[in-house]
Amino acid sequence: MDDESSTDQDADSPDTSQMTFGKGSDPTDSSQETTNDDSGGISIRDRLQTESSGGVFANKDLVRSDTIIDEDRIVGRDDQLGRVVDNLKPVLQDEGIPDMLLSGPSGTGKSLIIHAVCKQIVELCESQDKTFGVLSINCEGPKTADRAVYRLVKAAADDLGVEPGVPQTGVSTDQKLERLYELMREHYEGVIFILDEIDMLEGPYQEAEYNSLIYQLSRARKLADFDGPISLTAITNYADFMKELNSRAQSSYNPDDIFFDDYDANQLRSILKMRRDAFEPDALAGDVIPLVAALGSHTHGDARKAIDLLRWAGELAERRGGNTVTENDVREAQEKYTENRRLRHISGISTQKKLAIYAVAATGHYTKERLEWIPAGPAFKTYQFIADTMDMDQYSRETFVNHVTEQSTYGVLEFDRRGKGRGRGVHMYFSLSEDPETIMETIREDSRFEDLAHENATIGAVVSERLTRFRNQNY
Ligand SMILES: Nc1ncnc2c1ncn2[C@@H]1O[C@H](COP(=O)(O)OP(=O)(O)OP(=O)(O)O)[C@@H](O)[C@H]1O
Repeated sequence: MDDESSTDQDADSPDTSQMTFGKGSDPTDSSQETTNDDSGGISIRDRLQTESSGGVFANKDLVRSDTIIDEDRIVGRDDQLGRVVDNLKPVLQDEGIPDMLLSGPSGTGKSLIIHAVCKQIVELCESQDKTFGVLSINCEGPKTADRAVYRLVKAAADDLGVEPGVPQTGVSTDQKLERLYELMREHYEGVIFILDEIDMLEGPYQEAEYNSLIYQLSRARKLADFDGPISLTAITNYADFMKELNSRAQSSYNPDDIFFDDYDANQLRSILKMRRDAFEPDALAGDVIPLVAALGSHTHGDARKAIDLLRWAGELAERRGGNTVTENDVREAQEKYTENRRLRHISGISTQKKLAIYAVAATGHYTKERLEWIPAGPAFKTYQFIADTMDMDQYSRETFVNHVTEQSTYGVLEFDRRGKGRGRGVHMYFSLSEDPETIMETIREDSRFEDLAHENATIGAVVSERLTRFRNQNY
């Protein structure tokens, strides 16, 4: 794996070292213990040693969502696993392999499955004296196609233990691609490019950078002069990602589209049970795993969040000096975890997505009666108005809706299609999980949005007018 990509901070990652909770609100924030002198004179070293003896965890890594788990701990993804296996199996006979698109909400096993299968392919190829290259990057970091190509070069170089052979800046993207192809020709019999979070590669221009990256890499079969099998596999949270591609990218990339849906409570329970040995034998009260699974399936269906919640509950139990993780620990962890995470997540999303969420929140906020379900039509008009005011690019209504609905996977909102009343059509609505004003304030902490604080009156007027029109069914 690309070392740069592995250090990219996943916007959704609950990596506690990066969390920005208010002081005292993060149940895992041990930094306060080292600075507050309320410890009765116990040294940091003593504290560290006290924590490591006893406690509820036996192998905490198993409940860290960034731990790469063994294959035998994977449950509940038989269909997707089967399809990925079938697609990549021809590598072992030196036959061609298809491009793939793994799509679906966060934490549903997309990265886990592709990497688990690739690991086996690499090992089987090795046993046939062949080298299969898994060149994987996370697209959240690079921002441009050029940087993404460089990271692929670096991923290959690191894998092979050679120098990248091109500088990161000062040479063209074509030169970097040529170096990538050269490494492939010289060292690999087959290659899979894995572009995780492909939709994050938006770049600074109106046309998103993932278009050119996909276009360039999908032509590698023709241009690289490489005889072996190649697959371009992209991973995204968007179910409709293909629709976002421009025609050039679409015509060169025809992936097998494999969808990963949310986990239900039973699946989450099985996933968590397979990690039970993260805890000391009697450290989990009987109702803890079912409760974490139920809460998880109710709010998101995301295995990463469920695993994190279980770990957080364990950390809370240790904090209070208990030997058992209880239902209360889970509930307390859930409260603290969701309370902060949504806003933390919003502050980390791209400018366009912030703009879209701001428009929804403003539409909810500037109404006289508090709207539980905010109609997408007026919210989109508000979005257009704010984009105009800020002199920002405006995207289509479809993209706006995608940007907003995507946030449901992070618990920021729910969306639904519902009737406006008898014979008045079905419309898309959003329901925010946080107070709209708090969301707006969070977004205005980004300096690009701070001036919106002076636009309350105008935005309020636009919202009222659009909502009145919506009620009168003018759109
Ligand atoms: N079927 C499963 N069995 C066991 N663990 C799972 C399963 N699915 C997901 N997990 C765990 O949940 C976490 C998130 O999974 P993964 O990274 O594959 O999700 P993803 O769909 O790629 O999410 P994102 O879109 O946010 O990147 C990982 O720790 C992974 O080990």
